[in-house]
Amino acid sequence: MLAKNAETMKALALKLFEINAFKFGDFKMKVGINSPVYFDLRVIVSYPEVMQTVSNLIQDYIKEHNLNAKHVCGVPYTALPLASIVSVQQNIPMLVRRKEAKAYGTKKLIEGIYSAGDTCLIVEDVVTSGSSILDTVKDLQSEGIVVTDAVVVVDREQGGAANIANHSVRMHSLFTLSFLLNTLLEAGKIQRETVESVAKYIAAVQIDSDGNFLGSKKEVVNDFVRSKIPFENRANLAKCELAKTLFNLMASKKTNLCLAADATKCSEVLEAADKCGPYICLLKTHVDILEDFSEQFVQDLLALAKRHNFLLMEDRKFADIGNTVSLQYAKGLYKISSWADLVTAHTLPGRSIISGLKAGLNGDDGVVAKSRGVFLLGEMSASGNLIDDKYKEASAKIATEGADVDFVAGMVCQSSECFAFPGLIQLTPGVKIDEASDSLGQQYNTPEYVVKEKGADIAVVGRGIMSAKSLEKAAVLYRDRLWAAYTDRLASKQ
Ligand SMILES: O=c1ccn([C@@H]2O[C@H](COP(=O)(O)O)[C@@H](O)[C@H]2O)c(=O)[nH]1
Repeated sequence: MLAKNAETMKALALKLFEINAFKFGDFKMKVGINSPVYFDLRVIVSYPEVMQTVSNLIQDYIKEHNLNAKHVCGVPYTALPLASIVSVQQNIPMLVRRKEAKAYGTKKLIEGIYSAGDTCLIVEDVVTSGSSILDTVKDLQSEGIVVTDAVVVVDREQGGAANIANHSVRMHSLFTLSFLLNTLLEAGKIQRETVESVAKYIAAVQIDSDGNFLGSKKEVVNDFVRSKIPFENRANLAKCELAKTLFNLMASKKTNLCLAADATKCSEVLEAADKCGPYICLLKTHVDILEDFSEQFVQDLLALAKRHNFLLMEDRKFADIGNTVSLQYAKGLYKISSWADLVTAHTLPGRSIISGLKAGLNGDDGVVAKSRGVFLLGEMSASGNLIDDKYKEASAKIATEGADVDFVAGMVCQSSECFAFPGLIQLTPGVKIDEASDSLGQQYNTPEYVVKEKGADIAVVGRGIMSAKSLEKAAVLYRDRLWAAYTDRLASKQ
C-alpha cells in the first residue's frame, strides 16, 4: 500500500462498512459454505465517490507497480464498472468477457479489439478461491491473450492468491480481510471477539493446492451466528441507533420480554406498564384499539417508560405508499412519531415504506431519525398467512441493504432463517406458556422454543400476561424463562 494512501484506505474501509459493502453474520457463499463475513461490492455503484476512490487506488497501484498491459478486463459483473473507469482514466483499451457466448453472430467470449499475444490486466472486486479470476484468465488465454497480473479490491485471505499463482498469474490486493478487520477494530466499530471469530473461521476454511476448500470436507464452525453473540456485542454491530439502545438496555436490564399491552382503556395499559415495567425491555401498543386515547395518556406512558427504563413500540404495521405513511406516522389523532421510539411496518410497498417513515420525521416537532426506528415484518404468527419464502427474502434485503438500514432496528419474524445480520433484532410474537393457539388464527410457542430453537431475541407476550390474575407475577415468570433461554442459547455448543 502506498504510504500517501494509508489514510484514504482506512477511510474507505470504514465507508465500505457503513454502506454495507462489508458485513458480519452467517452468510451462504457461492462455494456452499457459510461465512461469518460477507462482501457485497455490488452496492458501490450507488456511491459515485466510493467508485472514484476505489478506482483511483487501483490506478495508483497499477502505476506504482508498473503493471503495464495493453488491455484491462474486469471480471463480470461487479468489477466491470471499476475496469471501465480505469480504462477511460488511464487510456487503456478495455476487453469485456462474456459470461455466456452469444447464441448468434460471432459467438465471441471476449469483446473488444485485440490480437493474439496482447497483454491484459485483470480487475476483480473480491477474491475467495480465485476461481472467478481463473475463469476469466482461461477465456482470455483461449484467444491468445497473455495475462500475468490481477488487481483485486479485497483478498479474503483464504488461499485465492496462491491458487491464482499456481496458474502463473500474480494477484495484487488493495485490501486484505485482516486490514479491514483491524481498521474497524481500531475505529471501535467492531469488537476483538468479532476479529477473533472471523480469523478462526478464515484459518479453518482455506483452499488446498487443487483449488478446493478444505472446510468443505469437514464441519465448518461459524461462531459468528447471531444467536451465539451476546446482546451487548451485537449493539456494536447495529447500524440503527435505536437497535444499539435496545440491545444495551436488554443486556443491562437482563430482559428480552416485550409486553403487548393490548387493552382498550388507557388506564389498563398504564396499569400494565407500571406493574410490568421493571421486567420488560419494550412495551408494544395498538393505540387504535384505545377507546379513550388522549394526549395525557401519551405523557403518562412516556413517564412510566422513563421511570422503569423500557422503550415504546407502536405496532401500527404501516403498509401504504410513502406519502400516506409519512402522514399516518406524524399526523392525525395519534401523532405516533412524537412518542413511539419504534414502530412496525410491512414491506409490501417495498423500500418506500422506510423513506415514507423517515419523511414523517421531517416535520417541525424536532424528532430526529436517529431517535426512532422500525421493525419490518418478515413473517407473521397467524396461521394461513400469505408470506412466502420469496417475500421473506425480499423483506430481509430491505432490512439489510441500502442507505435506509440505519432506520431498521430489526425484523418481526418467527425464525432465525429470516435474516442473518447480527446487528438486527429478531422480535417474535406468538408466545404463551400454556396454549398452542387462540380461536382467531394466532399460533403460540413457548418462551424456550422461540428463543432457543427459533432465534428470537425479544419475545412478544400479550394475553399470556394481560389475562393473568397477577400482571406482575406473570411478567416475572415470562422474563425469567425468556432470559434463561437466552443465556442457555449463548452457552450451548450448537
Ligand atoms: O405476526 C405477528 C405480528 C404481531 N403480532 C402482535 O403481537 C401481539 C401478540 O399478542 P398475544 O396476546 O400474545 O397473542 C399482538 O399485539 C399482535 O398484534 C402477532 O401476534 N403476530
